[in-house]
Amino acid sequence: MQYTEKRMGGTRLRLAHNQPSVVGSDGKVITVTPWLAPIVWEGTFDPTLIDSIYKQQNITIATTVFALGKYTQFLKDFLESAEQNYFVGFCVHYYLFTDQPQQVPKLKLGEGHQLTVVEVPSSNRWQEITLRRMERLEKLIESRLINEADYVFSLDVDTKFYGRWGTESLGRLIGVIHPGYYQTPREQFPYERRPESQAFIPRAEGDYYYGGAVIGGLVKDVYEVAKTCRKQLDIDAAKSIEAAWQEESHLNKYFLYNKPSKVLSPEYLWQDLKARTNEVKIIRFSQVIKNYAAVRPNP
Ligand SMILES: CC(=O)N[C@H]1[C@@H](OP(=O)(O)OP(=O)(O)OC[C@H]2O[C@@H](n3ccc(=O)[nH]c3=O)[C@H](O)[C@@H]2O)O[C@H](CO)[C@H](O)[C@@H]1O
Ligand SMILES: [Mn+2]
Repeated sequence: MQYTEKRMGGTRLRLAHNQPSVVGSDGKVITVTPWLAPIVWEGTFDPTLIDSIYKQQNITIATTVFALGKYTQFLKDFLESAEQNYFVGFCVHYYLFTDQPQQVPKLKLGEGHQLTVVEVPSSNRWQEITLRRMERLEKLIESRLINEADYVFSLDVDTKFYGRWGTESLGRLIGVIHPGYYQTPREQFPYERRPESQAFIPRAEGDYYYGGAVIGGLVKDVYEVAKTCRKQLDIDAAKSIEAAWQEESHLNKYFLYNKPSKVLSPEYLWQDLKARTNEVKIIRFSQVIKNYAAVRPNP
């Protein structure tokens, strides 16, 4: 089926494709995207084998985490649970952005793991904090990660690890399927729907709804994500438009045209308040329950 779409004065012919499923009608999980990227679920990989491949490569995985304002309270559980589950046995370098370095818990990290605190100014709008992560990630990659790491993940801090998150998650460009929308028709995805925004996605388009809590991949590929989203956020800001879900909306737009080379299933981004479903055999990383009014600087 074809449809035409008017854009920038010209007519662009696009082939419409069906929305890809995440769980089949038989209840079994789908393990490959229609563009042939793996979707990582428990049972699709052998952890021992996949670790042995990356062991030979002596890789470093940079991990950026932001904890500003009251979100420093999440650091202890985040870091402690990461040390139990996140790339155990591999070189991990956390870059922790905070406005309160004195609130960073002192932890003994596992072998090969290190943590650098980066002090940043406070902000009184949570939306500003989350969307500015793109710019800070872009700058960090330019100034340091280009020389210091092979892969990078950007992760939300209001989270906990409950299971292995390891080398199976590595690849050129990585996105995670948001746990709230993997069985939702795409026209109901909370994409940005105003054409004035750079994050705009029409109702008939979209593959998955990706969570903004996880972005990963090779340093140079994540650099392109961060730089592009930062530029798009700047264009919107100049027009006083803020996308529905800030940088998450821009990330979804980026992934629509630059498909991830590997997709992490909702095992890699669950929500503590969401009951486990049949298809999810293990919860690896999950958003903790938070009282929004109590932890955010503004409504
Ligand atoms: C599960 C998921 O995909 N979450 C996304 C979602 O809501 P969330 O409700 O998960 O957003 P959130 O409040 O956790 O903010 C995202 C992150 O910004 C940081 N932060 C935020 C507020 C603050 O006062 N201090 C602070 O440090 C912190 O690292 C936090 O984890 O939408 C946001 C965009 O608006 C982000 O894309 C989140 O990644
Ligand atoms: Mn969060």
